[in-house]
Amino acid sequence: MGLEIHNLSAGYAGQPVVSNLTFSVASGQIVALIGLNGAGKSTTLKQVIGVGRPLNGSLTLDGQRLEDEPALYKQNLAYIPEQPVLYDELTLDEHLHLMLAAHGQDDAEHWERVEALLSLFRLDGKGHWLPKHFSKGMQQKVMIVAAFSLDAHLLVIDEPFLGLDVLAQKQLIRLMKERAEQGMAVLLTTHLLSQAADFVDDFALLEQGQLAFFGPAEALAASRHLATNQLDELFS
Ligand SMILES: Nc1ncnc2c1ncn2[C@@H]1O[C@H](COP(=O)(O)OP(=O)(O)OP(=O)(O)O)[C@@H](O)[C@H]1O
Repeated sequence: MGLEIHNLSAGYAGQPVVSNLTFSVASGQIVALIGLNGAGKSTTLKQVIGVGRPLNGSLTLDGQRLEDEPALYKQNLAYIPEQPVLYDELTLDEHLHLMLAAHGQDDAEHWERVEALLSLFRLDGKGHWLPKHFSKGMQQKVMIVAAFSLDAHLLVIDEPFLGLDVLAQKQLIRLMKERAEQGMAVLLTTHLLSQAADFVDDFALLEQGQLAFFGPAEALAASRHLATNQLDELFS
């Protein structure tokens, strides 16, 4: 079980920018979607979270096809966008209550986890703050706390480390690994290949909208005649 992407083609105004993508992120697996700017990573993630219709192909999460059961499919996923999306007039606590309600998850049952996450990211005591009071990195942490508060089957993260301090990056990696061990499927995009090699199971490499490679760090490096510790040179 987990996420299955089958023969996916998607784009804008009817023109494909990704074509015939087929790969899976099994429950318990962490996969990094990589590629140069414009390769189609964000376009693929948008399809995975159910924004926009594919030109072709299908997406299935734990056996539920997005096109057949869009509400159920979306309820089982948590998403952390590249740019924080927060409502100006809602406090931090109100955002977290709203997120739980939107996913049909019991507020009281989850609040202990919310508080532990707030403390982990040093946001405790700030529940009454509005987004305008937060720095960019703190806004990103709010999105992380919201996503990890949910009992989701799939976690999708676009550029997880952008704007986060080193401590928060480490906490986030630890959380991703913990949740994967508990059976969550994790799909992220990143440009930080060496860092990702330390915690992802597989890389999915996009080149001009096509899947050029899928597999672990060692095989990815070897496919370009590099040692694993030279992964950052993949695109040079
Ligand atoms: N809203 C849009 N309308 C039209 N074309 C778009 C739109 N968004 C992206 N594109 C095009 O789709 C292609 C893939 O873009 P995408 O954002 O998926 O790439 P990416 O791999 O995520 O890049 P980056 O590393 O810069 O984030 C690019 O050619 C881009 O110009």
